[in-house]
Amino acid sequence: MFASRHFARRLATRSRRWASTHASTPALNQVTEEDLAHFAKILSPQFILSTLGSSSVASSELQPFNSDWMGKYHGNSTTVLRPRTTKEVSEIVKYCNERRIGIVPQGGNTGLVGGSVPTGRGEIIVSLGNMNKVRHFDAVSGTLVADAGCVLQSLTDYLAPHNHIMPVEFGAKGSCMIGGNCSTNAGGVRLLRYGSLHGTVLGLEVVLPDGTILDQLSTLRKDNTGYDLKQLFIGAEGTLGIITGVSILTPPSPQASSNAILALPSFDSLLPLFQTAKRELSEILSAFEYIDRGAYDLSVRHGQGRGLSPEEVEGAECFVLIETSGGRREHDEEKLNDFLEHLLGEEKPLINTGVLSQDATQFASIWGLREGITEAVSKEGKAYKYDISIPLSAFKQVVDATREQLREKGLLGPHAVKEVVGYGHIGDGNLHLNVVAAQYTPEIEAALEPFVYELVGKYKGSISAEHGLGVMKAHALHYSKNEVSIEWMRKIKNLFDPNGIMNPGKVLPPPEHQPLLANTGSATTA
Ligand SMILES: O=C(O)CC[C@@H](O)C(=O)O
Ligand SMILES: [Zn+2]
Repeated sequence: MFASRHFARRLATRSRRWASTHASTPALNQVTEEDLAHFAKILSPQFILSTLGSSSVASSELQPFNSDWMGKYHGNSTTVLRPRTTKEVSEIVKYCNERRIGIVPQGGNTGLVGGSVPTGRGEIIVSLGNMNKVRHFDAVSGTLVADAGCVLQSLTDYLAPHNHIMPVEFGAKGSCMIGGNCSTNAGGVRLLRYGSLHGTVLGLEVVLPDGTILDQLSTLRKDNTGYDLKQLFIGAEGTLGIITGVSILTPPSPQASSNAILALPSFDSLLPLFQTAKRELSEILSAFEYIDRGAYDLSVRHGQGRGLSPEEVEGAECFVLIETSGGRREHDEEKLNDFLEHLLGEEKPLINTGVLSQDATQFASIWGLREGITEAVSKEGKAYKYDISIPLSAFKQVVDATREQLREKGLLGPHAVKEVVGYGHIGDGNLHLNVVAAQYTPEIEAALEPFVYELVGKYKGSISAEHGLGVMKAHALHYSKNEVSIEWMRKIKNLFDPNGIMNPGKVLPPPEHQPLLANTGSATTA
C-alpha cells in the first residue's frame, strides 16, 4: 500500500541530479515524512524520535545522539530510531537500503573518533540501547550471548554471581555497549591478559546493509570452516552492517586481584621495569599501565583517584599501575610485595616509591587514577586524542616532540594548548597522546595533523591502536595501511554495501561512497 511508485519516481529524479556531478558515487537521500510513516509500521511511536512530522520533537532532544560526549563531532540527523529486536533492525535497514538513506549505528556513543555521530549526509541514527537483554549464559564454558545494546557494566554485574568477568574493561564501562565495543574492536586495560575481541568474540549476529540477518552467533570455541566472517565486523565501525548480538567468552573471575601505583624517577626506568615485572610476576601480571607526570597531575587535580602522597610524587617523571590477578590471594599479594621490595632494594632502584592497595576501596582508587584520566582531560579542556601504537621506547619522545611542535607554532599557553600528556597500555605498546586545549581550533589541528601521523609513520606504528578511525582518521588511513590493503578494504565495503548506506564517511578515506548532501551541511570537527 505504501507509495512505492512515488518513491521510485523521486529516486530517479535524485539520482539524475547527482549523476551529473558524482557519477561514480551513489547519492543518499534525506528522510521524509513518508519515510517516517514507514518506520511507524516497524516501530511503536515512542521509539521514533524525529524533528519531522506531526509528532515531531525539538532538535534538542536529538542532540545527545547528534554529538559525541567530547563535544567535538556534531551531526544534524533529523531522526533517531530505537528498535527492540533484530527483526526491527532488519526491516529498518532493508527499507533504508531501498530508499538510499544513510544509517549511523549507535551504541553508548562513547567513542573518541566521531564514529557514531552522523556526518551531514542525511543519515538516520539507529540507536541499539533498547536491545539490552542477556540471551544466554553457559556457566561451564563461560559463553555469554547478549544483545548488542547491553551496557558493559550491566554485563559485568550479570556475570558477578556466576564468578565470571567480561574480558574487556574500559573507563566508559557505565555507558558503552557491547555491540559498540565489538564494532570498534575496543581494547582496554584487560587486553594484556585476555587478548583482543578478535579472540574472545565467538560469534556475532549482524544485520547486513540489505537487511539480511547474518546469524553467526556461534558459541563454539573451535570452528575451522573456511572464512571467519564475523572477524570482518569486529573493528568495521558499523560500515559493513549493524551488530545486533554478541557471543563472547568470559573468563572466570580471578580469585585475587591486587594493584599498586609506582613512581618512577625517569622514563628510562620504564622498560627495564616492564621486563622485570614480566619476569618476576609472570602469569599473575594482568595490567601494566603507563601514566606520565602531566596525566597523573591532571587526574589527581580532578579528583579521579588517590594513590601516592604529594611528597611521594615529588621527583617522579612518570608512573606505572601494575595489577596482578591470580588464584591464590596470599601468594599473589606476597609476590607483588616481594617484587616491590626487591625493586626498592636495588642499588639503583627503578622506582622512587610505590603504594600497594590494601583493600577494595584502595584498589578502586588506584584504578580511578588511571581510568579517570580521560574524564580529567575533558574537565580540563578540549582534547585532541591520538591513540597510537609505537615502540615503547618512543612513548616519551612522541609526547615531547608534539609539545615542541606546538611550542614552535606559538600554540602553547592557557588560551591555546594547555597540556600535552601521554598515558596508555605499556603491555600492548599503545600510547594515548592527549593534547588538551582551551578550544578546538583549526590552527591547533593544522599543527597536529599530519605532524602526529607522520611521526607515527616514522616509527612504522599505527595511527589507531584501539579507538578506531571513525570520521577523525579515515583520511589518514594511508599512514598505517598500504594502497593494496586500502583497495581491498574498499572492495569489501562495496561488496557488502554497494549503496554506501552504512555509517558513511567513516573508516575509508575519501573519496568514498557518498558525497555530502548539498542541503545538509557538514560535520563539524573543529
Ligand atoms: O581518552 C583517551 O585518550 C584514552 C581512553 C582509553 O582508551 C583509555 O585507555 O583510558
Ligand atoms: Zn586505552
